Amino acid sequence: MSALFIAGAGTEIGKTYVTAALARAVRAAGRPVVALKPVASGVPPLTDPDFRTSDTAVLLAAQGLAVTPETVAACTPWRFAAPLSPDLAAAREGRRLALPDLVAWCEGAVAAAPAGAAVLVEGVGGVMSPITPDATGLAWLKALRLPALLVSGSYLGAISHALTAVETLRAHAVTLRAVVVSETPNAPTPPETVAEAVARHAGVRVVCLGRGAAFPAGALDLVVA
Ligand SMILES: Nc1ncnc2c1ncn2[C@@H]1O[C@H](COP(=O)(O)OP(=O)(O)OP(=O)(O)O)[C@@H](O)[C@H]1O
Ligand SMILES: C[C@H](N)[C@H](N)CCCCCC(=O)O
Ligand SMILES: [Mg+2]
Repeated sequence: MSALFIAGAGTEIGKTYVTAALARAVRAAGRPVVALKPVASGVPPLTDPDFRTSDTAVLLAAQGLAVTPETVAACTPWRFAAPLSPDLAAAREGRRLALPDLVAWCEGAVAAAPAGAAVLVEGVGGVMSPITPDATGLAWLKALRLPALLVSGSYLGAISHALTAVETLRAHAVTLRAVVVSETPNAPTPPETVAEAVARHAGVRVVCLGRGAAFPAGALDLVVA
């Protein structure tokens, strides 16, 4: 079993898209996969038709799993309605998420994964987005001691956002397996241009996913030990 944390250079940048594409590629390679989105905000009720576009639903579909209360709870135990950082979204509901509880749940889920499985854990927002009132996604990632895959977009400004996130991860001794540039619509340059710049400045392997692209099978060994 190997586990990988999918972090973002920002929110709505392609983390779920990349995690789902990676999950499909792992399954296509004949390996079991578990894709988790432990904390999600902006989540409609399970009975709402819009739930089918939620991160949880997208990740369940990528695993070939139906959306049921049980599969949803096993993928995303902390779901909040407000499309805000989880600490704020939780407070809107009179709830409070504690980092130790989140870390313990993730460790349990990773340990319970089938033998030989690739476990993919999608974060929330960007690397430094608040998760609890006193912890960011970086603290969560460091507590899990997992390697990271960083997802970037290809919009104007994406290079700086990606390099800033890379520097932050490196400053905190987080193992960065690769950066994945997931194409942003209407970007001024092709995603390959952003990928080449990030690779050159950061000295890191970069994988490119065009719009609607599958995760390249040739890059699988890079991101899932
Ligand atoms: N390479 C791509 N091809 C097609 N659609 C994409 C691609 N990358 C991202 N998208 C789409 O862009 C939107 C935002 O992507 P996604 O939901 O993966 O972002 P995210 O980083 O997971 O967001 P959040 O921070 O809310 O979890 C989604 O509709 C997603 O399907
Ligand atoms: C609603 C959004 N899609 C995400 N689920 C939450 C993003 C929180 C970002 C917080 C921040 O870094 O400003
Ligand atoms: Mg997502």
